[in-house]
Amino acid sequence: MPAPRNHLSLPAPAKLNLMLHILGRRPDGYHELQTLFQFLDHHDSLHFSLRSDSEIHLLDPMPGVAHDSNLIVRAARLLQQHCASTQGVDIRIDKRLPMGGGLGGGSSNAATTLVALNHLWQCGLSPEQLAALGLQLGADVPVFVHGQAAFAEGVGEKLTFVELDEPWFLVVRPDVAISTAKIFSDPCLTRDTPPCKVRSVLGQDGHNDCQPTVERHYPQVRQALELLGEYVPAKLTGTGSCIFGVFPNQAEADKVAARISGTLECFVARGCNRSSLQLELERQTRER
Ligand SMILES: C[C@@](CO)(OP(=O)(O)O)[C@H](O)COP(=O)(O)OP(=O)(O)OC[C@H]1O[C@@H](n2ccc(N)nc2=O)[C@H](O)[C@@H]1O
Ligand SMILES: Nc1ncnc2c1ncn2[C@@H]1O[C@H](COP(=O)(O)OP(=O)(O)O)[C@@H](O)[C@H]1O
Repeated sequence: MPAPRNHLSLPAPAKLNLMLHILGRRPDGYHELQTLFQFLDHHDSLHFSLRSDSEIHLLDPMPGVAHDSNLIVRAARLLQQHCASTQGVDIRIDKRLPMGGGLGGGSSNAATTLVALNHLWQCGLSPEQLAALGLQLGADVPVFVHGQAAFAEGVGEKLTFVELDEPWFLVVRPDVAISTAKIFSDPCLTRDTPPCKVRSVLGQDGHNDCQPTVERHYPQVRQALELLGEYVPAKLTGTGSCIFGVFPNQAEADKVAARISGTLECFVARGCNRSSLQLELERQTRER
């Protein structure tokens, strides 16, 4: 971890769910999952500056998200309260990840905020403590705090870290934002996939139990799957709306991107077992 200072800039990377199985529903309504998380080298950038008072300000508003319900602000308040810190912060964000795209941008923003402020405010929490705190904000926050590709179980918080191939992905963003809660509350969602062992998932092409429900509700996603599917097997990440295809190298991914970018928003990114947040923290530590 870098030494304390007044400003810190850190990335908040995207994730893909390479497979996502729904095993059942808990009494509290949350779903028991098995999913494989890998990060992308495509990210938002967050900039943190200590304030002289104890206020928390996000200076870049996000369309459709009220300041106080933004996961960045909620993460900062949660940590401030948990550590009884009297320090405040101004936060800026360069937002690149689409909202409601299944790339985990909100959870990643929250995780980067917890990690950054733990350092700036010198709270001294361990990654495990930050992940447990982050779970209160979203099921995906813990994997972003740890920043290591993982097989996740429970609601996404029981993590087995894994080493996967790091191929190139073409990620396509249909023109729609999808609410995670809406997909998980659909009565037709498959909720009875039998549990599997982590080793049976690695190296296999697992499926996403949310995909049929998402395709039924959102023709834009079905059409995008059909279009990308003309070139490469295409799959949904999380509860969507983004879909992805896997390529052995960047040139192959770029070629298909060039073909479909006139019709649909898309980007090419590398799969990463260590997140850009972890790599940047290590880089800053080495430099200081
Ligand atoms: C499905 C996944 C897969 O990675 O990703 P996204 O598509 O949202 O990125 C995640 O588990 C989403 O995690 P996250 O986006 O943090 O979800 P949360 O804010 O905790 O939950 C949003 C809502 O989804 C439902 N939910 C979420 C997770 C889960 N395991 N079971 C659920 O039933 C709940 O109704 C909850 O109110
Ligand atoms: N900092 C944030 N970035 C993105 N979304 C946020 C943020 N804070 C709150 N949200 C809310 O969370 C929802 C889910 O966002 P996001 O994490 O980007 O998508 P997904 O869960 O599909 O990966 C958004 O539609 C938005 O209403």
